[in-house]
Amino acid sequence: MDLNPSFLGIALRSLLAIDLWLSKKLGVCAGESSSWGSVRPLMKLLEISGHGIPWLLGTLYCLCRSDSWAGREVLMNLLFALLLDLLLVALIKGLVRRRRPAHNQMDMFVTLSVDKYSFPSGHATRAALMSRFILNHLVLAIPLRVLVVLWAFVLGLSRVMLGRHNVTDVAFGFFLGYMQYSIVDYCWLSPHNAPVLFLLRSQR
Ligand SMILES: CC(C)=CCC/C(C)=C/CC/C(C)=C/COP(=O)(O)O
Repeated sequence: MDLNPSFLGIALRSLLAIDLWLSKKLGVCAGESSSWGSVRPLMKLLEISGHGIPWLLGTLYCLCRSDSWAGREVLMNLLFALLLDLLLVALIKGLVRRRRPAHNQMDMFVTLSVDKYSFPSGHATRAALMSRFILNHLVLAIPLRVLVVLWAFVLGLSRVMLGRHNVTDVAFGFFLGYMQYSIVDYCWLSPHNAPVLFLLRSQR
């Protein structure tokens, strides 16, 4: 299909303008004095729930404690998923170099140098990736499954409310995280295709 480039340009610029306007409007917890400033501590708690460090440390801890082959296999793949996510997000952030919204306060718990950039949201990719991973590998009752999806959605929304991101950073983050799970699933590590990883772990 032959798209008119000027039409595409106008469409993209309009989308960007809507994105900036909507993100500013939704950034109601961007500061203590913002309209929903009192909810900011709760949003920051949510931020920690999707941060890379607790997820990495938690996975490593469980991996060290796990004494079943099946558990170890899932945890090894969870670790792979988290590292793949960090790598892809850092790569895209470094390439795109989109600045965070002007109303953002840079007071986040432990960041990497590329985290001064906002596209895509690392919390949104992790939320989509982890929730898809959990839903596919943990046997959970329906209310818990709903809670996992809700956590991912609210975490994404909180990125815009805190003023950390524009809506498109989060939307693309959700998409990327969803696709990352497909990569992890496709490359699933097992004692058959990655015996070294599993042998190393069993030498205790
Ligand atoms: C192994 C290794 C390099 C660990 C680093 C973990 C770390 C500091 C991750 C950064 C997580 C973070 C603050 C991401 C930014 O999320 P956005 O949603 O603001 O893009």
